[in-house]
Amino acid sequence: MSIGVSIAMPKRAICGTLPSNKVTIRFYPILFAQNCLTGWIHKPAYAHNGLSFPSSIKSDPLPKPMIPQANNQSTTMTGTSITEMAPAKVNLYLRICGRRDDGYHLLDSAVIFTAFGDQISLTPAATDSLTITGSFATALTNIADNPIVTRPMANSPAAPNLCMQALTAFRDAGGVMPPVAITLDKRIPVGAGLGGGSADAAAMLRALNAHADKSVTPETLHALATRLGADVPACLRAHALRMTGIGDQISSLSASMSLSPAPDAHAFMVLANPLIPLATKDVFAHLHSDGQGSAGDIDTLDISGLVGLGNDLEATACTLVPEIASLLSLLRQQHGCQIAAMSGSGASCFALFDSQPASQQACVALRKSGIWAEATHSL
Ligand SMILES: C[C@](O)(CO)[C@H](O)COP(=O)(O)OP(=O)(O)OC[C@H]1O[C@@H](n2ccc(N)nc2=O)[C@H](O)[C@@H]1O
Ligand SMILES: Nc1ncnc2c1ncn2[C@@H]1O[C@H](COP(=O)(O)OP(=O)(O)OP(=O)(O)O)[C@@H](O)[C@H]1O
Repeated sequence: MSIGVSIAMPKRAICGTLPSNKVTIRFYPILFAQNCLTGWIHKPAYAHNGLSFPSSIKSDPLPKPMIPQANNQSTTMTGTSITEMAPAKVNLYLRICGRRDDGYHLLDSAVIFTAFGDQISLTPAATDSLTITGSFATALTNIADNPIVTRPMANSPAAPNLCMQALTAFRDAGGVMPPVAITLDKRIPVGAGLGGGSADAAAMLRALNAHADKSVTPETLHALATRLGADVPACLRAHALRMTGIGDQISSLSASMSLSPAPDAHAFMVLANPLIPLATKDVFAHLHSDGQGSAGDIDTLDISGLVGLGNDLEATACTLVPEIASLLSLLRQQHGCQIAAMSGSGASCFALFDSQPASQQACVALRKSGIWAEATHSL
């Protein structure tokens, strides 16, 4: 198989302005002859809007799109494209509970997802391709030459993007999807503890299973997600969850738990990152404590209480990237900040705010200090 790669990168902006790049990767030849362009177009159009994606007969109760949008669905369709949000993940707390024989660590963590995230869109095409746009496109393609990445990632960017891995895995598991042009709008910093890659893989799986010629069962989809990454099953659901096991055992957070300041309200927060990538693998490899173990019964805790349970990866991450400790202290100084902590394996941190204006002001202040920041809210 030959692989064609075409890359177009406008000159990068430096200092405070993130680079806006567009990278296209095409895969030749068509691997799935039965799914040729003609086959795609002559399938019945999608009922709602004439979309030329194939309509599939879905007998399984598939996971529903999770991300509310204007039409209250995660998947939106514009012309012939399907668009799916890939929300960023925030670990409110993260406890290490042990280690498996294969080296993976057992966790106990509560995660929420934010309105801020990446976006993928799928368009029928003659061949599979991946185009990456957005602030962090370069971080996924040319790490050595990237001004926003100052330390090399342990995980080589030569590995296929998780969007393509998800597409391949979906087809390998029996899902039938004709060739597709994928556009990934990469807004979540890479290697940042916000589950960006996992969110993209999960968004792909959701979109593929909702629109494929032949979908897979929810069980198969969950198994695929687990194989793509420890965080992918949680990202597949993209709502407030407690994760145990290596992250693959997930349950909804108790309905009695007050995750929002008021019914139907969102928790306002700021996500911040010093733009120093920190590979998850490296943090686990350098872990210098056994962790606090399970958080036990968390049903009576509100969102701040959950954050107060702590992140067992934080001390190690701060040793590897001391800028995390400075960032946490800066977040805590912001007006209206209730509590701040590190997400996942870092280096991203987050802070909860008592109002949306306070979160927006803090975001502006952090950006003025040259820190990547986003004011957002929980889904
Ligand atoms: C730490 C979390 O961010 C919490 O949400 C996630 O569990 C990480 O999930 P992820 O990025 O999908 O992680 P993976 O890509 O599966 O794992 C990267 C590496 O981190 C280590 N790893 C990851 C998850 C886990 N439960 N134990 C581990 O020891 C392993 O060395 C693994 O090779
Ligand atoms: N679509 C993608 N988005 C981000 N990273 C990707 C993607 N595809 C592959 N990767 C690779 O995955 C690695 C981890 O990226 P990611 O941004 O998911 O880390 P993370 O935010 O630390 O994840 P987590 O919070 O789950 O630990 C990087 O080395 C990156 O090169």
